[in-house]
Amino acid sequence: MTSGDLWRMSDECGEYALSPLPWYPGNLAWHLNLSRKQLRKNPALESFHEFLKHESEVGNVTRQEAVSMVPPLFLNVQAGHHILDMCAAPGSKTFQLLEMIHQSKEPGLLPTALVIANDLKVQRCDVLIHNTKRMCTANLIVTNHEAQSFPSCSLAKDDSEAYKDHCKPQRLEFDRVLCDVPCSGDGTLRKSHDLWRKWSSSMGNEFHLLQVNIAMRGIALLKVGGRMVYSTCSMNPVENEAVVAELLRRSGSSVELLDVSTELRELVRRPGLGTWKVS
Ligand SMILES: C[S@@+](CC[C@H](N)C(=O)[O-])C[C@H]1O[C@@H](n2cnc3c(N)ncnc32)[C@H](O)[C@@H]1O
Repeated sequence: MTSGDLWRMSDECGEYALSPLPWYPGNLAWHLNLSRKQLRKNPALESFHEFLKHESEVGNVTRQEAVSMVPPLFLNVQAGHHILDMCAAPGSKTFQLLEMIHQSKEPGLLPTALVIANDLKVQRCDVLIHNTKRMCTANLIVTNHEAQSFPSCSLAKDDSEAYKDHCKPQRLEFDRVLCDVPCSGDGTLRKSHDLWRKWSSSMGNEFHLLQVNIAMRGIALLKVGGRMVYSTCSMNPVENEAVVAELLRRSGSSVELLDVSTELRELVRRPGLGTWKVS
């Protein structure tokens, strides 16, 4: 697609049909100000639509909600990291993590990092595998466990080290944990119309304990000095601030809340709530 095509598209659809997300590093994420219907039905957009479909199939482009791209960015993934994505399906954030570990390698070398992507539901693990195989990576393991009781894993050392150490496997501790938990999803009401019928004010309460248990397991699997990001697609403080407060209460001085105000400065944000009502 040429820049001329893009300008023609912008003329058709308003000035900002396509614009970079200012907070995403390296101009790697773009906002497309067009509905699915506009993309499919407008003949002027046909070649752009074909381009998007093709690039998505081969793994060069992922179509994803902007807000869902935020949590992996705050993990600050580095080359060689061991990363656990506890509730990973359908895999949009896993894909982003894989992109990060493949970007951070030296040209010509395969990354040494590892992503373990887990989900409770086996059918959703299938979708995750389908969605991530576009990456053609050797650095992903998909597991199917309850995240709140995710097992401890061991890592075989390379041959020479294993020989010296009498083949003792090493306990795998994670540098990074993404804890994108199941939730009421009330932050997606705009697009999830079936939720309008199902939603009740107590839904958040029903998820709270599971969310705490999953995140506590994530903390237990984390290396000293590691980083965990907790996220939901809900606006309910019982599923967000109240979970984080409980994690801090239970973990005492072994866990601290990180101030990330200097990271992704362009991202518009506001402080978390300090008080909330439980219905
Ligand atoms: C918010 S979605 C995750 C979205 C995913 N991180 C992404 O970006 O594509 C929550 C996921 O948690 C899974 N799940 C629900 N209960 C779980 C549990 N106890 N342990 C692990 N996964 C669970 C669901 O199957 C669902 O796929």
